[in-house]
Amino acid sequence: MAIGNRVFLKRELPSKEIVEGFKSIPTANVCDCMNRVYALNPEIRIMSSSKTDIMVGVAVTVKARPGDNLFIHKAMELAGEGDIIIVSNEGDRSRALVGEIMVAYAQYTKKISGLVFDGPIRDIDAISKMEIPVYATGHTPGGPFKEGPGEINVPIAIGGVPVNPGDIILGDKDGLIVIPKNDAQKLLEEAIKLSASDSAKVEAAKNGTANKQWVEDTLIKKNCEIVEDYYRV
Ligand SMILES: O=C([O-])CC(=O)C(=O)O
Ligand SMILES: [Mg+2]
Repeated sequence: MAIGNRVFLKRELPSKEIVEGFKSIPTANVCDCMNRVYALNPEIRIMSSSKTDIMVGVAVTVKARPGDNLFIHKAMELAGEGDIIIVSNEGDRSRALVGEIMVAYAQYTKKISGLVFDGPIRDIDAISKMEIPVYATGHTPGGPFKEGPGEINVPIAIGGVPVNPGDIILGDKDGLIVIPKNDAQKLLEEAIKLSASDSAKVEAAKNGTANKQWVEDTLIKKNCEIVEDYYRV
């Protein structure tokens, strides 16, 4: 087997209804339903002028050779509407993985739903004005090599989180989370409930009816000492 140099053409996909269901739920709410884990490191942040408040799609994973975009080009051939290309770059920050030409191709020709890179991009002046959601760690004029090897649609790690092909990727202005596809249905039901309860808390925070008793209760439970005095040096 050509481990490290192979392309899997098939992915197990979650149902369209489940994927679409996440479209109106903030990443923070969904993340809370996963015990507050599965959020990518905030170093990976939005670079374009995405018009969609919430980006949602299904992962086409790329394990790139650091600083090399041959397999990203190939992933763009395989991906289309509803897909998000998500790329592990083994932490390399020296070379841009894509630029204006590739991002324009992804947006206009392939209608890909989003691009996520564990590394920098370039041609930021143009990409910062484009509508396709593009998440990356920064930008540099340094260009990518096009040699491989690499892998497509294998498990990857990005921003401290594992991603399998077909997992749901959710992004908004806060950042990105990964929703494991086999947990997606149950999670969607929980996230809808949590989102409604969060909205009620925001309302209470605004109209003066917030109940903060839990703070006192937790401090007592944690044996916190409350001192009726100044801090003296
Ligand atoms: O040269 C490259 O591979 C990336 C690039 O700048 C572009 O897509 O515009
Ligand atoms: Mg360019």
